[in-house]
Formats: sequence, structure tokens, C-alpha cells
Amino acid sequence: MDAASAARPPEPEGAVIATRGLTKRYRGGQLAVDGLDLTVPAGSVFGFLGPNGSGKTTTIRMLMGLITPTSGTARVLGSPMPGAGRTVLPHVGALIEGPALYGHLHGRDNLLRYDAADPTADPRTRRARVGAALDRVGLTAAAGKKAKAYSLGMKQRLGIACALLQPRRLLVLDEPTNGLDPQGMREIRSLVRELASDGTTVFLSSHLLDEIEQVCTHAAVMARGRLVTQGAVADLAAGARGRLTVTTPDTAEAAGVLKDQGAADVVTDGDQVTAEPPARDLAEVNAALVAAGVRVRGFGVRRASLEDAFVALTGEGFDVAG
Ligand SMILES: Nc1ncnc2c1ncn2[C@@H]1O[C@H](COP(=O)(O)OP(=O)(O)OP(=O)(O)O)[C@@H](O)[C@H]1O
Repeated sequence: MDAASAARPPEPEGAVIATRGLTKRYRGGQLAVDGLDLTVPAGSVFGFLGPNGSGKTTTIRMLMGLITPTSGTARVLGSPMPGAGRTVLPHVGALIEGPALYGHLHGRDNLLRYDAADPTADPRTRRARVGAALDRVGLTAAAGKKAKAYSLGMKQRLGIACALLQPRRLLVLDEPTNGLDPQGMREIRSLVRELASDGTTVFLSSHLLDEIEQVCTHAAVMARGRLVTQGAVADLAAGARGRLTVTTPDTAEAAGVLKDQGAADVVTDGDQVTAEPPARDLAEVNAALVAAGVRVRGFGVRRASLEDAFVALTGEGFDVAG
């Protein structure tokens, strides 16, 4: 064992995904994933969060055995990948980079064909299985439409239905709500929660912080190929300090007073001035605002979000392109 691997945390019991020092350098030299130690607890809804290009898809492709790591290890359901792919992958439903569908076939026929390609799937129960999967993703009414006529959201749901034809211990979804309308997003999110309540571990990548906060129990945050932090979502957000928020028509004066009071990172947005709270009694800060003639309509510390945690940890804004 070399010094680097000796320093790595041991794999905990019951981790559905555990990587140690997982690294991928593409042929062109791009270091896409750099020494990743990821631990996904069983039964969690695990959000894999990062801006575009931070290495999420590359990691998922290594976990699924689609590409080989340059170095490091990845275990999925307790077995090494890509080596144990044949025994591991039947227990894993995956939707990566959009579903591969036959546009000229109806939604239901796509699923029937997908199911028929699985040698372990009993043909006698195929129709019932497909019907249940369609129902689960809310596509029963549209099952007779050709897939090419589906909206992006419907295609995505059909792809998830493919992944749900068999009982799964792990569901891996790469940006599952990307491109969906708000209603489609809500449906996928409630579906994810429902799946998790059945005991399936769900690993989903997203660049949407609020989505991760709404849906996930745990999260890992990536930036430029490296793990920034991971853990329970509530703990990650609690690690960041909330923002002091003052609502006032006198924003310029309020910003000046907050700076004088030692508040950092003072930002004005509309009728709100926000800042990192200074290390002093906030009652004094409020009194100073009032004494300076600032008409305070609202004053309080907004709960820290995962976005605050990300910004605090990386010193960068969160790129939400796409
Ligand atoms: N096949 C490849 N060959 C060379 N470089 C690649 C390849 N695939 C990805 N990269 C690069 O590796 C880095 C990580 O990309 P990756 O797709 O894993 O990120 P991501 O977080 O999934 O981003 P996105 O949300 O945009 O897909 C990027 O700089 C990307 O340009």
C-alpha cells in the first residue's frame, strides 16, 4: 500500500458506491476526475452536484464501467467496477446522457422491445411490467404515441421507465430533470422520492442546487474534477453561515452602515442588502442602521443554503448554465 492509499478513509460498510482515489485523465491530457473519494450510503438519495464540466458524467461513466479509470478504485454494491459489471449492473438502473429510444415506435413498444432485450426478463409478465413502468412515470395515457412525438420530458420519463422495468438496488440518473418543464420536474422529483422510500438508493447528478436541497438526503459537491465536500445535505448547509438580509428603500446608506459594522461581502439586489454577518450582536447592527436614518422594513439572517455552502467552500459562484 502506498502512502496515498494508506491515508485514504476506509470503505464504510453498507456503502452502495465507494470510490477511493478515483482518477480519470482523458487521452488529450484533460484531468476530468482527480482523486475522488466518494461514499454513497445505502438508502440515500444522493445528489452529485457540480457546475458543467466538473467531472460528474465522467465519474458516472466510470461507476457504470463504461470507461476505465486512469487510477484509483470504484466499488458499486460492494463489488469492484468495471471488473464485476456482469453481476453488479443487473441491479443498477441507469439513465445516462438521455435515453436511447426508437423514435418510430410507440412509448409502450419501446419498453416492450427494451424488456425483450433482457434475457432474464420473463416474457409472460412483460406486458404487466411495461404497464407498471409506464404508470410509474406517468406515461400511460401517452403510451400509444410515437416516441419521436414526445417532448423532452416525456422522453426522459420513458428512459427512466426503461431503468425501472426490473427491481433495482441502485438507480443512477444523470441530470434527470434537464430540459424538463416545471410540471415534468415535479413529477420526476416525486418519483425519485417514491423510489427512495421503497429502499432503492438513488444517485442523481444535477447542476440545480435547489433541486438537490428539495430531493436529496446526501450530496457531494464537485468543482474542476475534485470533491469539494460530501455528507448529509442538512449538515452541508449548516456548515455555511447564513446571509444577513436587510430590506429597505435606503439601500446605499444601509450598505455603508453594514460595511462600517464589519459585515463582509455586502451585495445590493433590488430593495435588499445582504452580507456575511459580522461577528457582533446583530441587535447593535440593527440599531446602527436605525440611528443612521435607514428605514428598515426587514432584518434577519436567511438560512444558509447549499449554494451558500458551495460559494463558501470554493470561493466561486455556481455556474448554472444549461
Ligand atoms: N471524451 C472526452 N475526452 C476528453 N475530455 C473529455 C471527454 N469527456 C469529458 N471531457 C472533459 O472532462 C471534463 C469533465 O467533463 P464531464 O462531462 O465529466 O463533466 P460534467 O460535470 O458531467 O459536465 P456536464 O454537466 O457539462 O456534462 C470537462 O473538461 C470535459 O471537457
